[in-house]
This record gives sequence, C-alpha cells and structure tokens, in this order.
Amino acid sequence: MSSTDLRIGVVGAGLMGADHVARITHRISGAVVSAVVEPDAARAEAATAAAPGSRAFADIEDAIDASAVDAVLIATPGRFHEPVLMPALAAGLPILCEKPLTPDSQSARRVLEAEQELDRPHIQVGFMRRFDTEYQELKRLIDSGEAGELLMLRCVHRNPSVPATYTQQMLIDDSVVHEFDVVPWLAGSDIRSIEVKHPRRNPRSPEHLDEPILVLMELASGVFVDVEMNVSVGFGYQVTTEAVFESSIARIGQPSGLQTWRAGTFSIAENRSFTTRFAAAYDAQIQRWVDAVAHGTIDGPNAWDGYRVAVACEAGVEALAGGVIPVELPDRPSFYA
Ligand SMILES: NC(=O)C1=CN([C@@H]2O[C@H](COP(=O)(O)OP(=O)(O)OC[C@H]3O[C@@H](n4cnc5c(N)ncnc54)[C@H](O)[C@@H]3O)[C@@H](O)[C@H]2O)C=CC1
Ligand SMILES: O=C1[C@@H](O)[C@H](O)[C@@H](O)[C@H](O)[C@H]1O
Repeated sequence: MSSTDLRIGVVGAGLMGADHVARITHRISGAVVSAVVEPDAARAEAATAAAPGSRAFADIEDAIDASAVDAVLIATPGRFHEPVLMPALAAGLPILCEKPLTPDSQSARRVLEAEQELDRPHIQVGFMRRFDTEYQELKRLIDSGEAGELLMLRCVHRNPSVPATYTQQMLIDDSVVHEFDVVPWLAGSDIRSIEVKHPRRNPRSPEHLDEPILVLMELASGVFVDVEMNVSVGFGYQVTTEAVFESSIARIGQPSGLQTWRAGTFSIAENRSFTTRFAAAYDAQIQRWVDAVAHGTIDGPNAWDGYRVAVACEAGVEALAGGVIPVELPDRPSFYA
C-alpha cells in the first residue's frame, strides 16, 4: 500500500462485495480495501483475509469514527443502501453504490436531498454496463449519426437461473433495472412509458415466477425498445442488444469465448454469469471511480441516474399487472447538470 492509495471500506461482502474486494486488491491501481463491514462472520473473515491490511468493523459509522476509510463501496442488498449512504454522505466521503441506488423513488429522493447538502456529487451508482466496451462502441455509433436515425433497440437479458429468494418484482427492479439505466444512456432519450407482456411461461421457471416477460419501452424520442427478460434459460448468461437503424443494424453481446470444432460441430463458449460477462466492465467502473475520486469527482452514473431508474422501476413493477404506465420525472436539479 502506498501512502496515496485510496482506502476503501467495502460494506457487504457477499457475491459482489467479495468480487469487488478481489478486484480492488489485485487489479485496481491507487486503492486498497482498508475496512470490511459484513454481519456474516465467515464472509467478513474471508474478505479481510483476501485484502491484506484490512480490518472488520461492525458498521460503517465505526469505520468512519476510526478514520479507517477515505471512500465507501456499498454492496449490501438494495434495501440496506440508504442506511450506509446517509452516514457516508454526512462524513463527506466518496461512494460507489452497487445498483440500485435504493429500492424506491422516495428513499432515492431522500438520498438526492442529502447529497445536495454537499458541494458536488459524491455518489456513483454501479450501472457497470456503461463501462462495457461493446456498449460504448454502440453508443458512439448511435451518437455519431453515421448509421442514420435509430428506430428501435431489441434487448435480451437472460440468466441461467435465479436463487429461491428472487421474486416476480425482481424481474424488474433487480434485472431490467440495468436496461432502465443503459437504454436512455445509449439512445440519449428518457423513458416515456413502460408496458409488460407475458409470453408463454417457461415450465423450467421456479413455481412462484411467471416468466419470461417482455418489457416494452417507448422513449421520448419515439424510439421503441423491447427487452426479453428471461431468468431460467439454463444454458448460460446472455445480455445482447440489437440497434435497428434506417438501413443497417448493429449488434453487441454475441458469444466471444473459446471456439471449438469437434465431431462435426462448431461451438463458442458462452458466459455463465454476469461476473465473467461484465468482469472487465466492473474493473473499468471501479478504476475510473478511483481515478476520479483522486480529482474530487465521480466518473459514471450519478445519484440522479439512480433516482430516474427507481422511478422507471416503480412504473415497470406497476406494468407487471397490465397497462401502459407513464414514467414521469421532475426536472433534473442543476446540481446534477
Ligand atoms: N452490477 C451487477 O451486475 C450486480 C449488482 N448486484 C448488486 O450488488 C448488491 C449485493 O448483491 P449480492 O452481492 O448479489 O448480494 P449477496 O446477498 O450475495 O451479498 C450481500 C451481503 O451483504 C451483507 N449485508 C446485509 N446487510 C448488511 C448490512 N446492513 N451491512 C453490511 N453488510 C450487510 C450480507 O450478509 C451479504 O453478505 C445488491 O445491491 C445487488 O443489486 C448484484 C449482482 C450483480
Ligand atoms: O445485477 C444483476 C443481478 O442482480 C440480476 O439478478 C441479474 O439479472 C443481472 O443480469 C445482474 O447484472
């Protein structure tokens, strides 16, 4: 550790928290994990063992009081984000908060209000797809106008399976939440309305889930977007987008793993989890946050983006029961210009 390294407190050391501890320790420059807050003793021990020099704390307030952290990375389940965001903001610390910012728009608004007490945005939200090189290339193509007018985006979001704790609502606010961020970013236009269609149910789905679902968004620009959200596909993890232009199409997210020719068959390895599909994007997201923090800024989706997405998720959850649900946003505060 060098004396200039950013000392990060990681709150929540489950799947994503442990993954982030490993990347900060081994792949990110200019930062170390100095504190871990995790109620599960075995996970806390594994995380501190994985990050030499780090210490476990009972809560983020203790780590702040002990002057053990310069920044906070939040990787607890979404409903526990606000109780960490608030003390971290009160201490004026930079924050990388895994998605969602908070689980609903009311709590997201409270966070926006608390952040606006400070001189500048301190929160970056972990919508890592914006750091994926293919998404970035597609955005450049759309922005450049080279391909002409964008007419539609056709998105696919497939998970091999989900844990028993995954609910119907999570199809929207745990999974499609990513498209609610990345689609307006790609297309440069806010979501105007959301509708959900229920195709034939996959007999492999857990009993309590009615999926796949088809989420239809209309953007303010008139661009239409469909998202196939499908969480029991078994074969692997797939996130793709096809952009339909006037006289061309562009595609991202095709399999790019090991290719084999065997017994008369050609095959390409597919991802099995977001942890590999987006590994480079998570690395880039955290490296750019660490670099930005050194200059007193953030470099990625901010708390306003988190709030916009929370509003879209509420409309999406309402749309699960039917209807075309409008997405209405207040004006963006100049603080987030
Ligand atoms: N960007 C992405 O692609 C992904 C993001 N996520 C997000 O990451 C966050 C964590 O998700 P997972 O790692 O999958 O969950 P997880 O359940 O594997 O881990 C969460 C950890 O937080 C701990 N925890 C619970 N309450 C806490 C508290 N008050 N203080 C400190 N620790 C607490 C739990 O004991 C657990 O170890 C969520 O916000 C989730 O939406 C999850 C998966 C992928
Ligand atoms: O954020 C994520 C998970 O929480 C969610 O459950 C998955 O569907 C997403 O693909 C992943 O990126």
